Amino acid sequence: MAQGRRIAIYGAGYIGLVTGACFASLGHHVTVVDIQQERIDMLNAGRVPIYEPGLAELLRDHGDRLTFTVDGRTAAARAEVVYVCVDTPPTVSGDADLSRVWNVVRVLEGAERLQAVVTKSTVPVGTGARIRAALDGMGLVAVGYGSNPEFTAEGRAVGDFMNPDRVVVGAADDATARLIAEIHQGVNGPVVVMDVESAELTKLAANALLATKISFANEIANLAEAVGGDAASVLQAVGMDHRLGAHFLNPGLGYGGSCFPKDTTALKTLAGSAGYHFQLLAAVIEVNSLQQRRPVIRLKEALDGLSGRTVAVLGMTFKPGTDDMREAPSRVIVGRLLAEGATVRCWDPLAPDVSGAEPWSATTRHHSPIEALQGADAALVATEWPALQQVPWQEAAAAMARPLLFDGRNALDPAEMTAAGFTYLSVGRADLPPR
Ligand SMILES: NC(=O)c1ccc[n+]([C@@H]2O[C@H](COP(=O)([O-])OP(=O)(O)OC[C@H]3O[C@@H](n4cnc5c(N)ncnc54)[C@H](O)[C@@H]3O)[C@@H](O)[C@H]2O)c1
Ligand SMILES: O=c1ccn([C@@H]2O[C@H](COP(=O)(O)OP(=O)(O)O[C@H]3O[C@H](CO)[C@@H](O)[C@H](O)[C@H]3O)[C@@H](O)[C@H]2O)c(=O)[nH]1
Repeated sequence: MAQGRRIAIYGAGYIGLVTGACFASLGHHVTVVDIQQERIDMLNAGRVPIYEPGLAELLRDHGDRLTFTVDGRTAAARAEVVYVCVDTPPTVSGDADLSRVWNVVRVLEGAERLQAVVTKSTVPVGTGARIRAALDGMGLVAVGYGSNPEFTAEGRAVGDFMNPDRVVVGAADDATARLIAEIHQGVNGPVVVMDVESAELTKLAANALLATKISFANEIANLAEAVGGDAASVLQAVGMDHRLGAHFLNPGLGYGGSCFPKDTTALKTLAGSAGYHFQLLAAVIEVNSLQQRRPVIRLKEALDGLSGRTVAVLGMTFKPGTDDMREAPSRVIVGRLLAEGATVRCWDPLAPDVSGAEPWSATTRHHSPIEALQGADAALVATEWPALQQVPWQEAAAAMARPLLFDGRNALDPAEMTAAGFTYLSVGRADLPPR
């Protein structure tokens, strides 16, 4: 086990909490800071504000090495290492909003025990250099600076953190690189050391390439719908080439979540601001945006118009295994369905209450898939929740006004659905909807 360091983590969200809990499990003494008093009160009461498998258990088991506070200044004064894990959402110009990062940097002034400031938030290339200059300006010249971007995926973040494909460490000096590597002792994965700018770019490049694979798979699927072929079989066979890899080739409704949409736009914007037109990434983003509209076009064709029709949307979160609704494709789809005049009935097992927000306020939410399907003219699978495998589909088909299902995630067995009485449409097959 690593020598226990005093680490202050800023941001008690998906990344800060997982990082804090995992560092505590490695033997470090961790203070997690957030500006939301309610969030800190919850954590101090032993409750976890987000859904992430395994997180609650880690927080409970290592509670003696974990503290939660809104007092960022005191946490900084006591810390040897500061980890910046705040959100970096997009601004209107598509850049990353770094205001929360700067709010953290400001509270570090006078932090005498500090040895290193490490950014885990996803930031544009050049941010580290600016933070370095700010630290120097505050007299923290001897404090090292590092970039340690995060690659965990939601819903499996604890496992990803403890067993990463790589830990990327960007640092200008050896001592800081060694310190960050030392903090990770016990993590089961290789440490890759590089300069700060390279680490910042690695994070954005990795997400951009993953998004590119998804958009490519979606384009092949769209082409298969037009010319014939089953994209799922095609992409499975393509992915069996070890040089390409089987992952992230599932066509569907496009990528969503708090990272891919934001980070692809941030990288494209970063390039544009440097005078470089990142054409490939621009196309990846556009394909994704169009992909979220396709199911509505296909349902409109299949139902001869959507006005006055009822559509059951099964799944709301951006992927299964998370309660995160950020940039969920379902949101665009539901917005489009409503704009076409459809009535929308929703189901999701984990999505938070969003009934006050657009477009959900104009929909109804139901406790089970079968309840959402009652009287519907069509069903649309927007998130491939495992619970959908357990739905009594024959009964569901009978409960609908018309047993038409568009499987936007290719999650269900076409033969089973057809046997249950459905007209089954999926992504990437030239199965023309009946009129
Ligand atoms: N969510 C992911 O799976 C993931 C994966 C890799 C990287 N990232 C990156 O990590 C960063 C954090 O993402 P997230 O999903 O955890 O965000 P989040 O919104 O879940 O959490 C961020 C937290 O930071 C808090 N915060 C804001 N300003 C603060 C301040 N000045 N001091 C202390 N706390 C403050 C917020 O109140 C919030 O609780 C982002 O840059 C994101 O791009 C996220
Ligand atoms: O073949 C695929 C794989 C994924 N998706 C979609 O892509 C989105 C993102 O999925 P996933 O990558 O599993 O979730 P995230 O939790 O957003 O994780 C991504 O974003 C994080 C934040 O930067 C990174 O740390 C992770 O490495 C990266 O996988 C979701 O809408 C998925 O439905 C597809 O459509 N097809």
